[in-house]
Amino acid sequence: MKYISTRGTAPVLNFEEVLLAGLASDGGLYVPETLPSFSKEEIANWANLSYAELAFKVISPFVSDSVAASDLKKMIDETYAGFSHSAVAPLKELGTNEWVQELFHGPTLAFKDFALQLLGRLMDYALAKRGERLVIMGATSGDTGSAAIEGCRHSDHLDIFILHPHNRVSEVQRRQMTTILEDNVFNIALEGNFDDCQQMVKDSFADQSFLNGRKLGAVNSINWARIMSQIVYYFSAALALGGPYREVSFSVPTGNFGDIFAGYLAKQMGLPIKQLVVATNRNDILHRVISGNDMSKGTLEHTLSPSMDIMVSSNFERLLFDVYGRDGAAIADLMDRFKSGPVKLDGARWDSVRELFDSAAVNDEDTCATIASVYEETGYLLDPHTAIGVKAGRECNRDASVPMITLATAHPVKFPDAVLKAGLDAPQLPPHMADLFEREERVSVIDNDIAQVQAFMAGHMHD
Ligand SMILES: Cc1ncc(COP(=O)(O)O)c(C=O)c1O
Ligand SMILES: N[C@@H](CCOP(=O)(O)O)C(=O)O
Repeated sequence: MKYISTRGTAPVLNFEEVLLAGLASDGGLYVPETLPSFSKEEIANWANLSYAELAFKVISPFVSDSVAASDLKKMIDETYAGFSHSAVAPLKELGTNEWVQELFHGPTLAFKDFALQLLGRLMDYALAKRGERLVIMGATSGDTGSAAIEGCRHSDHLDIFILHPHNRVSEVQRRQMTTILEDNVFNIALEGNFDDCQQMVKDSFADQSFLNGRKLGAVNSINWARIMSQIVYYFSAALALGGPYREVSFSVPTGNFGDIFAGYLAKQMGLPIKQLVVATNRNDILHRVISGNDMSKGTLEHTLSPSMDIMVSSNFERLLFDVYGRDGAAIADLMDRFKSGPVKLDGARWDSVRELFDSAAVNDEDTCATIASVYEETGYLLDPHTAIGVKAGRECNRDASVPMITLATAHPVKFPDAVLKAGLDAPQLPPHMADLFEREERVSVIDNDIAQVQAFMAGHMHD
């Protein structure tokens, strides 16, 4: 499998190179040159596989030039054995043809574990083979950070620096990151917002001179391996509900567009998906693009669903690359213009986006109302991000006979503020996190200034 950049001028790489490269050298994101596709018969044959077996089937074609099949199988088995639910990604029924897929049974209680616990293993495997080290720089609005740290903390080949927006993640999220005290783990609370953190990461890929010859790697969804691993649970959910001989729809709480892009890829790979609903909070650029061709950043606001407080959604570029006929020059030009102001998609391209996705934006009040009403009707407690997905799924549903599956992207215990505002009791931390609030924290608060962040990193990296 070869990987090409969305901006057309970076070198073509194989899987191992893409895994370690993160962002492409031309500023674009890597995507497979061609996607594997599966017939309905092939997909149907996977109906009785365990989650790990299914993951092996879906992931193998993307990595087979770089990872031996037996090694891949071992890494996948170990990854999903670390999840606390035997089904790994179980479905829960909320009502007639209304489901949530629980993606929060990994060690850090959010969907990020699906990819990041595997990514850490894949990186370690590749770096051990090469005898190399990597400096990881990641941006988080709360969930990627802890999952990435968990995936990398035991590695002899990685130093990991995670930037989160100071005072803009929940206390549980912050403590999940800052109480990990291994000497290769560094938490930076940036005096800025998530977009600032993410831009700093991208700018650091563009000029890596501060690393003094070391190499930079990514754990955010700019790294192709993140997206690849997230495709699996779409197959898992559809198979559980009668797919591929029955269509299903997904509503996906969306920020950086990585999770829903994985759903789009599952569809391109042959999974019959009727609707893909982009569910955003008040930071609604994606809803505005899809519904009104308005790709303008606006002001990033702090909401009760902080993990989705994102305006510059990295993976939208991967979609635009397809929609613009894989014309790297056109994407480079579009992204360049977007950097300095609002853009509109060409009419026919926008039509394609609207055909592929439905969308809705949900404010804090409706988020809380959904948490409260779903709890009252079913006894099921949604986290605020999932509540946005459920509300948007209901709003956008075009065919009540098709199951609508909302991806439950985080456990509500991570967001007690929203649960309390919904008038409900905050849930208890699970046993492995019961003493989270007593654990020592280590974090460095740094100005929103790339020179200061890079100087901090240069002063703490290992050789
Ligand atoms: C809990 C939660 N839900 C939804 C999202 C949105 O996912 P994505 O960024 O892949 O669109 C995130 C993070 O981005 C998240 O942490
Ligand atoms: N919501 C994310 C933001 C980063 O997105 P990613 O999927 O690109 O890592 C988070 O929780 O950090």
